[in-house]
Amino acid sequence: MAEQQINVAVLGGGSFGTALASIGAANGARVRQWMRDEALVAQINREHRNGRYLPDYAIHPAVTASTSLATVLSGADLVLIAIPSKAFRSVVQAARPWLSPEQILVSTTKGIEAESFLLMSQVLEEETGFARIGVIAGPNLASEIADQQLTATVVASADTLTRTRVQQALSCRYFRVYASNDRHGVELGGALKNIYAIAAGMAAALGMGENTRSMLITRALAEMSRFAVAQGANPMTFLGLSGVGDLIVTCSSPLSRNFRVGQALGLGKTLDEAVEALGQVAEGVNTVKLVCAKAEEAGVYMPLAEGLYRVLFDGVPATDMARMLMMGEQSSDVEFILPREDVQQAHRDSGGWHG
Ligand SMILES: NC(=O)c1ccc[n+]([C@@H]2O[C@H](COP(=O)([O-])OP(=O)(O)OC[C@H]3O[C@@H](n4cnc5c(N)ncnc54)[C@H](O)[C@@H]3O)[C@@H](O)[C@H]2O)c1
Ligand SMILES: O=P(O)(O)OC[C@H](O)CO
Repeated sequence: MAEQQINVAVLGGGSFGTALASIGAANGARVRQWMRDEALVAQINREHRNGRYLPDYAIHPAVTASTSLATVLSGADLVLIAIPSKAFRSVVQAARPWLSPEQILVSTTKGIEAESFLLMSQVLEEETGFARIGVIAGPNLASEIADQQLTATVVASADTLTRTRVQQALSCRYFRVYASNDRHGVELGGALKNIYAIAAGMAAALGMGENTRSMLITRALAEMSRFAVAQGANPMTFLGLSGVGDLIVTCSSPLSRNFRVGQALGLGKTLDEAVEALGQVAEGVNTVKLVCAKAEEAGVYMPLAEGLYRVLFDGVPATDMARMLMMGEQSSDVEFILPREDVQQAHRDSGGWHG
């Protein structure tokens, strides 16, 4: 059977949206990218360059940009939505007249909606009612993808065609797309890891070592999985690229915006100063607020997220918080094997011991 040219629409002119648009075009798709900024549209169409978000990246010349949702979405088979969570619903609502159930809609956004605690694919579902909905998540620093560093991501959807089409549209020699049918788990992993990336950036700026970073990443994984189970997700998904994979990269690299916000805080900036200096969205700042409120409501133990919340919003010094966390309750390493409650019970049963 002859292959048909696929039409891809990318909503969002940020660095990840731009890198994915370019990969799609290099793979032979007709790609149109929507953004609000007319000057950026003109630059992409004229110079094949996104001077605001990826200034040194040569965008594939077959990508055309536009400020018109009608132009970008008409005839699109696959729609990738790369818009910060705060604006995601409003952009989907604006796009809705040009969306149809045959299209595949995929969110790349790693955030949670404040008012509803919905993930972005759930917002897509609510706004459209369509079946072909998916997410992309994984250890995917956009600037490294732009450098053609070997990278892997995950497309997650309950719909087989959605997974297959995204793999066909985006896989290339430096970008490998794995499939998952646990959309909720994959998306939750992408949103939650931003919290711990801020904490890791802060720890790095405070001169904490590699042992500390490993402890933070591993305990973050335990905490994310605990929260995910309470939310009905499959904790096994957190062992994959969108869980441990994304957690490692975002907690290790100053290329991550969330890590950079943490670094700035560790260097003594206020939260407002850190966010302003970044000049882009670090989703973790809002996510930590939302997740702490949800964890309290659901009775989920999340000491790292709560500790970060107190540093960000209650003015607790990061070093004091680190000390408090180190002296927290005795706990279990892998609580799916030895439950946390069993460790606590054993301590109660044994009484105090001052050796
Ligand atoms: N940048 C990365 O390395 C990376 C990698 C993987 C996933 N992601 C995720 O993908 C999503 C998109 O990331 P990105 O880096 O491409 O872009 P971004 O998150 O930096 O968002 C920038 C884009 O969103 C647009 N935007 C912001 N507010 C808007 C509004 N109210 N209405 C319309 N457009 C608005 C901006 O104009 C710009 O085009 C993010 O949620 C991020 O978590 C990012
Ligand atoms: O720059 P960040 O912190 O939004 O992270 C980018 C990606 O999520 C990394 O996978």
